[in-house]
Amino acid sequence: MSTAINIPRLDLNTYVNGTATERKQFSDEIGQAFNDTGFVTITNHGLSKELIDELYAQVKALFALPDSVKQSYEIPELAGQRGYTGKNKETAKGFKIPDMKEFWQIGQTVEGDDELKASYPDNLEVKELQNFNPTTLEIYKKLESVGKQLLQAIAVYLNLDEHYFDDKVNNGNSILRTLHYFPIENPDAVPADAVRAGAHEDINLITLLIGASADGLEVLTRSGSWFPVKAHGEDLVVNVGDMLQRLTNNKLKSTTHRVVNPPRELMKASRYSVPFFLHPKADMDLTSLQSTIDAENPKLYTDITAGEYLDERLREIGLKK
Ligand SMILES: O=C(O)CCC(=O)C(=O)O
Ligand SMILES: [Fe+2]
Repeated sequence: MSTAINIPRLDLNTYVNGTATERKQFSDEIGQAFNDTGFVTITNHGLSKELIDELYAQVKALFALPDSVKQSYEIPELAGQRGYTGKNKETAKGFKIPDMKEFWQIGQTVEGDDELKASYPDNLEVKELQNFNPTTLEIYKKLESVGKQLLQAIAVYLNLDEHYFDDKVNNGNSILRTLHYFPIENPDAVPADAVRAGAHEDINLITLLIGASADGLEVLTRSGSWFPVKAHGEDLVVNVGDMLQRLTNNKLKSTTHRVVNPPRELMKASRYSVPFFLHPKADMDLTSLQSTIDAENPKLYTDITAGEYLDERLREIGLKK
């Protein structure tokens, strides 16, 4: 039996252009949802349907390229953080069988800070597709800006200065991941526990997911059952990652989620999705906020920076050696 959970649908415009009362209400609602299930959906985020359609057209074209072309963009030293990662490479923490997916990642393009720019690997350009790079770059910038607005609302909920996160995420180590869950040609050959994306938590502060081309995303409820997340049309699905959970000593929840295999009759269909993992700069201190620690909520985590924590996690999922 699955227990229904409430994933509220919030209008970002009521925060960005709203009255003081509307802004406060948005903060309270996103904060409460993050405290409860760790998930919300967001409307009126400013990304047009045309841009999202173009993104998906480019993503489909990318993964339709021959394997040999895609593999030419797979650079082991980049640990999957830029360019292509081939099928069956990433394994969710604690799993033995890798996820049935391939993906392409785009990172930060820093302007005005040469030292920081030098600390990030360059993005790879898909030479075969003229519009892939400009489209994904535009999506990256727009989601980064939506993410900053959401973190402002969350900062207010946490009784921090509204701009607490601004300089920490400005030019941060965020990643746009375009994903292809490839068709399963022979369902009988799939190992019993192989899935599109094994149960996991995201590493970063918050994740903004642009729809998906098909169902499959599920969240783990507190009662231990799986609940499907449905996004309407162009809604963004936004969830808390482990860095924000750590910073808030579990006040905000990084909820376990997964992508299940489709029913047998749909196995031959691809699924595409595009999450944006909002990361701070590596030097952000993730030490839990003093305001989230008290007698009832003792300190759960050791002190660590975002950069150290990311390295630890990339090793665990097999992307970094
Ligand atoms: O494909 C999806 O809907 C979710 C992907 C996801 O959870 C991830 O890549 O971390
Ligand atoms: Fe995820």
